[in-house]
Amino acid sequence: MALSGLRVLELAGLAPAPLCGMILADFGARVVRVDRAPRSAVATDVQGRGKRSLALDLKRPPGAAALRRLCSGADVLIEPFRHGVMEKLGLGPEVLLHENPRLIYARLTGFGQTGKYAKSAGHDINYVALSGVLSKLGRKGENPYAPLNLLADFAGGGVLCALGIIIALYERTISGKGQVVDASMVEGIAYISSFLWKSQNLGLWNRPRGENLLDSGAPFYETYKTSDGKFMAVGAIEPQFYDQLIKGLGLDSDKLPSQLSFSDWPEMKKKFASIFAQKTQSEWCSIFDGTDACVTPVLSFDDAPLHQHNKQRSSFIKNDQEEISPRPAPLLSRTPAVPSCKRDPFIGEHTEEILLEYGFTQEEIAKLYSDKVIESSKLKANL
Ligand SMILES: C[C@H](CCC[C@H](C)C(=O)SCCNC(=O)CCNC(=O)[C@H](O)C(C)(C)COP(=O)(O)OP(=O)(O)OC[C@H]1O[C@@H](n2cnc3c(N)ncnc32)[C@H](O)[C@@H]1OP(=O)(O)O)[C@H]1CC[C@H]2[C@@H]3[C@H](O)C[C@@H]4C[C@H](O)CC[C@]4(C)[C@H]3C[C@H](O)[C@]12C
Repeated sequence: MALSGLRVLELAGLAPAPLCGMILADFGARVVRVDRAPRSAVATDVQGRGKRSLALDLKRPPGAAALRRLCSGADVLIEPFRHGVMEKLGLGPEVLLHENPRLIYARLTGFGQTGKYAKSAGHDINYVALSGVLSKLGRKGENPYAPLNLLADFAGGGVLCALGIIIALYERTISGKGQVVDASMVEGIAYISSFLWKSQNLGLWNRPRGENLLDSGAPFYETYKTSDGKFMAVGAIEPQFYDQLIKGLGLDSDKLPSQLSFSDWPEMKKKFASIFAQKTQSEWCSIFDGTDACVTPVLSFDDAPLHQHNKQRSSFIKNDQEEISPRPAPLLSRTPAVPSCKRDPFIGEHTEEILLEYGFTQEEIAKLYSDKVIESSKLKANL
């Protein structure tokens, strides 16, 4: 796989950093998740695919020293803590990059390493809010609405941090040097929203929230309920696609207002809603499948993996625990990701194996274990 041989240490975090680590693992990197010791009761990383777990107490000096040694043999470190935590542990970039100048030190935070909020707690919704993007999200007359934790945690966080790591790794092939990746989720989601900023003067966003082309204002970019309580998604923006939508709905375009007649949009939405409510989702799919009307079924998590198109592309995979999840994307033609089909690792499941791999002796491991700096179920058996 494309990232085979890459050694990554991911310090256990909440959601963004685990996705970043999983992306690298899916494409072949050997990702070690450094979990806390003593182990927390509940493993909260549900994105552990392809990773191994080492339980290590970083607050104990031998634990921090062990991580420094691991970082000396690693390519990438991903840390998910607020600014200053790693420095407090004696594990800041100055220390680790001095000991391993090739290290890519990725710092995935909400607000970045500097600035007024750098040391403040926060979650996805706070970051989307501070980026300006949240002000654009939500229907007319309703409060701004954050789409789950997809935008900052994952799109602007985990994914962009992985991109930053890959960019730094590519640069390292030329310079031979590592560097710090300061991945702020506020800036990540803002960057991803560049289209919204750059299209301010196109007349796409200058109306109040919920009255614009792509924010539920337009009748031809909306979801509609079907007679069986499901929904259809309509995205017929271009005139030639809009014409096919109108045809599929059984309407006569000569008797309708112009597609871009903003003032008629509310009435057109009501008209479309009344028509979509007359047939089931399956009946609408029979009408629109294979056309360019840009109309698709809104699929549940149960239905999406079973849909013919998604099955034809194997877009969803099942692991040996029968858990279904999306296949890694994008699909590379010659070196595609080969995601692990094993269950996610238990906390500390691979502690001994990893330490041996990174050059620790059995005696050193036994000492760390007896000092309660590391944890591993296997070590109990071996000692
Ligand atoms: C599933 C829920 C989360 C959904 C996603 C949510 C919407 C998000 O947006 S996640 C993104 C959050 N933001 C960031 O990641 C930005 C950067 N990080 C931060 O800003 C902060 O880390 C923080 C704000 C997220 C958390 O702050 P906190 O003070 O907790 O931590 P830090 O300041 O970063 O310091 C870390 C400290 O930990 C020490 N540490 C770290 N590793 C080790 C180690 N190996 N050994 C020893 N010590 C270690 C480090 O030294 C620091 O110590 P100090 O503070 O002393 O310096 C989930 C959201 C809430 C979860 C639930 C909750 O946590 C309660 C239960 C906990 C239980 O264990 C599991 C079940 C829970 C119900 C849990 C379940 C889910 O995980 C959540 C619902």
